[in-house]
Amino acid sequence: MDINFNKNEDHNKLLLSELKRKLAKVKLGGGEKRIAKLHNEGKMTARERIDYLLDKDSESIEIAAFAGEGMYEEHGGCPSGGVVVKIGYVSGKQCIVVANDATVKAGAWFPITGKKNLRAQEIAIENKLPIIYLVDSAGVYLPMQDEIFPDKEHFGRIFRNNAVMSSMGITQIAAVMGSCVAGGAYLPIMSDEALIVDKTGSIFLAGSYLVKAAIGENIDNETLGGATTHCEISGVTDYKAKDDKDALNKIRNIVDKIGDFEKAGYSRTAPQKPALDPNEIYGILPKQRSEQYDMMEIIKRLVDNSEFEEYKAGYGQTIITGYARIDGWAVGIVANQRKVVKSKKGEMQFGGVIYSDSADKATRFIANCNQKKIPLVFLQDVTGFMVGSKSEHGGIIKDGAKMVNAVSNSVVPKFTVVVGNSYGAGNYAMCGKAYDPRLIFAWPSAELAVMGGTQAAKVLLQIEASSLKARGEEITPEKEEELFNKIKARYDAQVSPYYAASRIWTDGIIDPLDTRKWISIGIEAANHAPIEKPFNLGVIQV
Ligand SMILES: CC(C)=CC(=O)SCCNC(=O)CCNC(=O)[C@H](O)C(C)(C)COP(=O)(O)OP(=O)(O)OC[C@H]1O[C@@H](n2cnc3c(N)ncnc32)[C@H](O)[C@@H]1OP(=O)(O)O
Repeated sequence: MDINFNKNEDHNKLLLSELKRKLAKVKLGGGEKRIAKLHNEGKMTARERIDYLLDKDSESIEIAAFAGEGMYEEHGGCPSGGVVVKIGYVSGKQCIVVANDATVKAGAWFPITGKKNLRAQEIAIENKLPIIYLVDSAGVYLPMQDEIFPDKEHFGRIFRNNAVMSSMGITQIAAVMGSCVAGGAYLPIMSDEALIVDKTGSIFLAGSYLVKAAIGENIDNETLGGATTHCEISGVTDYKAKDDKDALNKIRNIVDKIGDFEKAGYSRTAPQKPALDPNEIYGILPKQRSEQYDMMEIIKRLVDNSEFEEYKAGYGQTIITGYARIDGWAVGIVANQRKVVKSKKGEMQFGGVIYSDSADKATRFIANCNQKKIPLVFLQDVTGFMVGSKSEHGGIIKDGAKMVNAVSNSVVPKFTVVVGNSYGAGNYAMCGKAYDPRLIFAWPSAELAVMGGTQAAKVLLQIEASSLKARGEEITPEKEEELFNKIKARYDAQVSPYYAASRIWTDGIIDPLDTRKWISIGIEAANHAPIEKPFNLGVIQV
């Protein structure tokens, strides 16, 4: 056992309790008072609705629980981005559920709410998963309308996606369980089936005040756009529900009747637990991100029966590649090795750094997985590509480009776990968010940034010093220290996994022990969508 095992374990468990504390806080949404207000109106909260809808005792994962965290404090905050998203099972069918949180500014859409809704639709589209919207929203968050209204990835894209998803044959069901105002009114009606809850649900393009102001008509909101109006007069909605539970039961009944479609056909056998104890991950993962460790010890605690068939074990060793099963699903694992390795040519290579040989190996392995229809799992703990003349002259750029090419053009589903560092172009080559992982999630130990705080501060200081020198000035040691500390502090704050999760660069921060569950749920979702195009790498950078 590593002499630092206990120290590491204490540290990682502290990070875990911080995660649990933060999660408990965001789960309160707009707070106890607003929750009590909803209950007084006879409504359930967004989380209560989802819990009631999902099959009892079934597995689920929450997407982007930390969306918006710390981003809108001057507006009173936007916990979970004002919308709760979960992948789970409804009447035995895997679905994605999107529920507006009316305790957060009446469910109005902040910019991050738009990004999160689009991510939910993207997950439904990529995996051909049925999507269920539980609508309770005041529409656009008006003080920030310029950041959520008109652009390609703003509110309007949701309805465009509703239409596109419908033509793709993806089931969409919406229940209006509170307000559904203005442009937002299109979402339920562009779904296949729309339910509305009597007395609490309402849909209109303009509420009674605006109607009075615009055309002088006197009308109350219920007559204008309540459940009876839309189920019996306008024909806008398809089912009238007595209350929230009735609406959710009706959705369960509708989902229950959905037939089975063609599957992708990823290999699955009976799941087996890892033979080595996954709890030991806490003690293996070092406290400091700069410390070395053997990633193989992590892999063995994540895969079924701890069995891993390593591909090219002796070559390009700063990346580990190989086949395994996770919860029965066959996977190809691409992981950054974090210990110093010695190549067969006698060269010492730093852990967590991608060299030409490791990039080449990963490229070929990724191609193999595509050839064999095996989902890919990336375990990131990467500081970037090797720098310096030896590496540059050896063509690291073209070797890295090949790896980026293979990751980008993969047709099998990809899943990314940010275990530790996720820096620079290493983030890209190891399937960061820009490379379409079906799910990307981080452990509490993760750090994501273009480079570390110390490195960034040193680079920027050199730039500053040389620009001053060009003007005939010199940077004083005091000024240098001040500048260094300022830059480092800013970067250090931004490398936090919470900073990344709040911006949905990842789908969440999870307990390492939940990794197998996330990957298994992710592959099961991906299995709904047959692969539609051949694997084609295009021009290879030889
Ligand atoms: C998509 C397109 C093309 C267009 C649009 O969406 S335009 C937006 C149009 N929306 C509206 O006009 C709705 C305005 N809001 C309401 O009418 C009501 O808030 C309600 C009927 C939706 C809900 O009423 P409720 O009594 O349950 O809640 P409130 O106390 O009124 O609101 C709670 C809280 O949220 C703030 N709020 C509500 N709506 C918005 C909004 N659209 N933008 C910004 N802020 C909104 C409201 O001020 C209050 O804030 P405080 O808690 O800070 O007082």
